[in-house]
Amino acid sequence: MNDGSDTRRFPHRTAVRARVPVTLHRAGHRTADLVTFTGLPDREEHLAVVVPAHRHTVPLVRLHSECLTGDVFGSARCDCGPQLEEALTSIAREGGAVLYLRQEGRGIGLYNKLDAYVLQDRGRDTFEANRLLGRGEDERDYTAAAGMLHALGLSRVRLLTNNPDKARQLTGLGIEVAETAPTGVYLTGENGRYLDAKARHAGHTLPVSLSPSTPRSDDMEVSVP
Ligand SMILES: Nc1nc2c(ncn2[C@@H]2O[C@H](COP(=O)(O)OP(=O)(O)OP(=O)(O)O)[C@@H](O)[C@H]2O)c(=O)[nH]1
Ligand SMILES: [Zn+2]
Repeated sequence: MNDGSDTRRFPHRTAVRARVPVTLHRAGHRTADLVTFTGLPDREEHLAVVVPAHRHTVPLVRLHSECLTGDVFGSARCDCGPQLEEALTSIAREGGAVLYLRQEGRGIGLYNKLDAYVLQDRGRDTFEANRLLGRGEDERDYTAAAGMLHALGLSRVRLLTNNPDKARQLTGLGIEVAETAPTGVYLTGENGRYLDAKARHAGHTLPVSLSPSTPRSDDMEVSVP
């Protein structure tokens, strides 16, 4: 039973280890701090990209789960790359933080995610494919993210996401989610079924009509709220 104090609700002793200023070419050449941590509960090297918010505004925060294929190589199979770009641009403009969480493949890792892609190419959806591999549909836990936010002094946030589970978990970990702001919807010729499965199966708020029969095109269709 928690008594409302942050230490009782959130026992991990996560603290800031170092802050390193960088200029972000992908966010209008704005300056941000890369922040590392000690005492993370899962011992992964999670990173925060932080831009100070104005004193009277609630900082914008994105919990971005690592996606090497989308974030680095620009794979069109998912929407992660453009979501990361949008988040960096928004926090550079408004202040806040992108937590870059080492949760590749919704927590199952890169090689398993690529195995899941093979199953998806044989007709399974993204969640079924995880189950067939003997893994959870979504193994992500946001305890480390909550620790990072507490350590950064960001205990009240506007959360940039379409995934209701992120707000739910953070709230349970003592972070006040004052508002949930949807990301844009980045539909490519290849990610229609992936986005559709997220909306149908995991309740993501994706305000576009998506279905496996969505006509495929080579151009990305972008709908930004
Ligand atoms: N297992 C698995 N993971 C995937 C697949 N495609 C992308 N991912 C991973 O999914 C994570 C991103 O999760 P998403 O479900 O796209 O989005 P989200 O983070 O839950 O929600 P948003 O905050 O709205 O972006 C990243 O870690 C990706 O590596 C896939 O087909 N299978
Ligand atoms: Zn991705």
